[in-house]
Amino acid sequence: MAIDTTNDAQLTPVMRQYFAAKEAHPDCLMFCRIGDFYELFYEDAILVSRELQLTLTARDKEKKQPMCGVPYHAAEVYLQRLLRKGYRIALCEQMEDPKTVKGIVKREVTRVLTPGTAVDPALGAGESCWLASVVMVKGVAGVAMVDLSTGEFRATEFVGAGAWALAVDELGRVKPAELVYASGGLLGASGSNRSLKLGADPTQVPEAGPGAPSSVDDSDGAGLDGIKTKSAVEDWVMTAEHALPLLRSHFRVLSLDGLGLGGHEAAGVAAGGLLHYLRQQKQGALEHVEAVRFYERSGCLELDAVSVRNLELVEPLFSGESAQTTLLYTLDACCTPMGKRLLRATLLRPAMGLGEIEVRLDAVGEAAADLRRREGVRRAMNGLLDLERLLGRVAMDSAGPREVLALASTLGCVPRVVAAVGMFTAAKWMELGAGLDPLEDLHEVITATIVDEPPVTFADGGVIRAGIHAELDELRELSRSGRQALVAIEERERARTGIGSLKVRFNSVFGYYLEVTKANAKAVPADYERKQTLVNAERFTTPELKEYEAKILTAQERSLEIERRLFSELRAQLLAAAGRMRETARKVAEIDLMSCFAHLAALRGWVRPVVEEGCALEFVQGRHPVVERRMEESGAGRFVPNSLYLDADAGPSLLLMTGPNMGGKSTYLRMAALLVVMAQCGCFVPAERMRVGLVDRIYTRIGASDNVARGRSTFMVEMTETAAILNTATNKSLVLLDEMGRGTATYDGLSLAWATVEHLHNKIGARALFATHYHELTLLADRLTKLKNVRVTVKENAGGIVFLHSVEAGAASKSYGIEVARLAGLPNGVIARAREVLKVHERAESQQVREAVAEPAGKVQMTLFTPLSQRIVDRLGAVEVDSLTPLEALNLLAELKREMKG
Ligand SMILES: Nc1ncnc2c1ncn2[C@@H]1O[C@H](COP(=O)(O)OP(=O)(O)OP(=O)(O)O)[C@@H](O)[C@H]1O
Repeated sequence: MAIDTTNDAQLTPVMRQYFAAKEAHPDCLMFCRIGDFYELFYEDAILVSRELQLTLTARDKEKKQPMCGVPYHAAEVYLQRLLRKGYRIALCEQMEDPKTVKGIVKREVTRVLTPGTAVDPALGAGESCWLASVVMVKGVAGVAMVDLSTGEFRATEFVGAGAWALAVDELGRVKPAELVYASGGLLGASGSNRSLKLGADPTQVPEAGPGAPSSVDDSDGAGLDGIKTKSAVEDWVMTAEHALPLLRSHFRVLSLDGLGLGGHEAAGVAAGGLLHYLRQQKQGALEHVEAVRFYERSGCLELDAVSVRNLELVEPLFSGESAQTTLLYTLDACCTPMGKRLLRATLLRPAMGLGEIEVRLDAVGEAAADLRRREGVRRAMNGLLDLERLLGRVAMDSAGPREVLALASTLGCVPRVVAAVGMFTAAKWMELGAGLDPLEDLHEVITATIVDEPPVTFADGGVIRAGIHAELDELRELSRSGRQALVAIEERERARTGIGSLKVRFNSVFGYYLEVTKANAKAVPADYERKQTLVNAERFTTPELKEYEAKILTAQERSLEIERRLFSELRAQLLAAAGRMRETARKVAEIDLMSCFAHLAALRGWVRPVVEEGCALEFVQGRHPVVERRMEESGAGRFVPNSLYLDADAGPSLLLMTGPNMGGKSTYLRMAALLVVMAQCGCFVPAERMRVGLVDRIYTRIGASDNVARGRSTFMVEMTETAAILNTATNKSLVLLDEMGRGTATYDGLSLAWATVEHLHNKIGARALFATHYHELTLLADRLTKLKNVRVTVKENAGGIVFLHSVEAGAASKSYGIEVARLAGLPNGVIARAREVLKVHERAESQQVREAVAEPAGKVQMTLFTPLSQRIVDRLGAVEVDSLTPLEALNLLAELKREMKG
């Protein structure tokens, strides 16, 4: 596609405009408005035609200029599809009316749409659309994120050696639609070997073409891989000198302290950098982004991205699977979009403060016990639309009259919520109810300004109520009387001319005219002035008609102008109260969440957990909330409740779990974590009884993850995750390790699992659940006092094994792996042979392991799993010792020795 863009003579004027726009926005797909279409050219055209299945055409005669287009009116759908795929888009609009301009119209890029800034209308009610940024300032990693659909803006930072990894992890949890970073990599990262390893220009992806989701090499964690769109800004943007003053001026504060960001320079730079990016993208005045909140991950039960994934808190483990496997789905009985979003946020950041959890549990308890009042609150919230998002649309000036009225109807519900909450007495309800601004004034001002059933757009007016603005009323009256006069003219002229079909009509090009059919044209009086001749009709005007036309049109134009002005005044008034509305939205979200928890507790018979200081974790007859519900819904039988007792101080602190595949080990492990998450969110739990000493962090190392697809081996991922656990877990943590070590050679895996259990038990003392198929590990119970063996039970019968799914004390006697393989349909011959091989191995190993356990820890590694020559083992295994003569025994020994040497 060699085209000399520097040779102007080759280019048409439109193409010159196109290239100028493209040069200014090289990383965007350029949607160029030409008449009723948005057209794309060259690489953009090829790429978009492929992505959207559009027909590719050529603009010039030589067919060298690929082009494709989408109709202007239907563009929204196409734009959203490209944004969802991670592309950036620039809209190059016609700045003049082609009708009024001779020659070429002016064109300019008026908006840039990116996945993180263009709010997707299909965004689920409970979801957020985050635009995030990350920066490294003097060894501190800053992360900021903003959701333009609601105006929520937060920032945080991480310090120390693992700062960058933590920042990446945080991004992995938040899953932003777009990430902004400094193009030169991480500022101030020198001295640390962590770097973003960015290509020279990540927008230059030759294969995919311009605007394509750029790739940022992320070898540091899974967090950045999932972010499709990464947008570079120049290095100077992400500096304290530039970003902090920007932040201060946007929020009109003198110092960062005023924003709660005092002493958090990296978070401030990340936030300021985001603001810069938004301005660069022409995202308007951002009036609804009115505060930035600093948050700390350490203030809550920490869940890293791996655990959030493994536990399926908010998303299914494998994309594409039904969301019904998530805790979020199971707990979502919220009535409002704000409540749904808060539920998601709460699950990702359960509380760590005892006081906070207690007041929530009190509130949930009171509402759970009182059906009438609980339903009162929930019913009052019915009809509450997404206050935050409506407000966001008002701020971004994309709210039409109907949206503003919807905002009013939502505000109209608030007083009912206030009253309903006022019926409760628990401290949390009192606090929420007392502080809830009913916003009646705002409701009033909207309903007093806008008519009951406004049109969708302003095109024809009729949005503002009568009686608000004297001049508007007058003008409306004028245009109404004008129109009546026209009707009168029509009647009079019919009578005068005797043409019964004569009509007064209007169109936007010719204004008002008298229309007469061709057949009647002869009867037209002399004072008619011809305007236009059609095939079947003639159109005329008269001085009188012109006069009324001018009157009506000016009145209409003027009244539209006034309506627009009044509407924008209303908008300004609403925005001035944005803070109050946001605060109300925040409280409504909390009320919704508390009553959702109460509703679930009552409906499902969940109980209040005892949350305390200390290091115990105990539940009696616990059930996995998600699996139980799914089993109920699918009629797949009843979930078998199980109990658990752990105490990091007094022991047992570590449960070593054995039992057959499919026995329910993973389910038990996950259940423990989910119940802790729920309890610390302030939710009741599916158990007969539960007691938990505050958990500071949950670690999970469960199963294989799909990281393999990202180029890291399963074993490497497993070890990286295990390393993170062993390096950072505390005695307040809960650690879940499922089938650790299985990704490598048996002996390596077993040794690593062995040493890990010892370290967890001796050095960390965290509450831990360790599910394993290495039966050898169960022998550790003899040496490690706080380790307890538990097993999932099976029943053996003639036909094979039956899973009972109940957990009891003790080690599993055998692994049943072969039994499960048989159930899976492995050929009988393979099963029989596997049994033979197994027997030989079991005999050889059991004795060795027994000896090894007796050894002090240091020596264990030396002797325990040194593999013996399989042939020697087999020979020994086959020997009938009783029938051997002493001489034969000596000969055998000598022979074996020779073999070993050889
Ligand atoms: N307590 C229970 N009551 C009823 N069904 C259960 C229970 N626990 C687990 N199950 C069911 O048993 C099946 C296997 O459970 P799970 O994956 O936890 O087994 P596992 O022991 O971890 O297996 P593997 O070792 O192969 O990973 C699942 O389909 C699960 O729904």
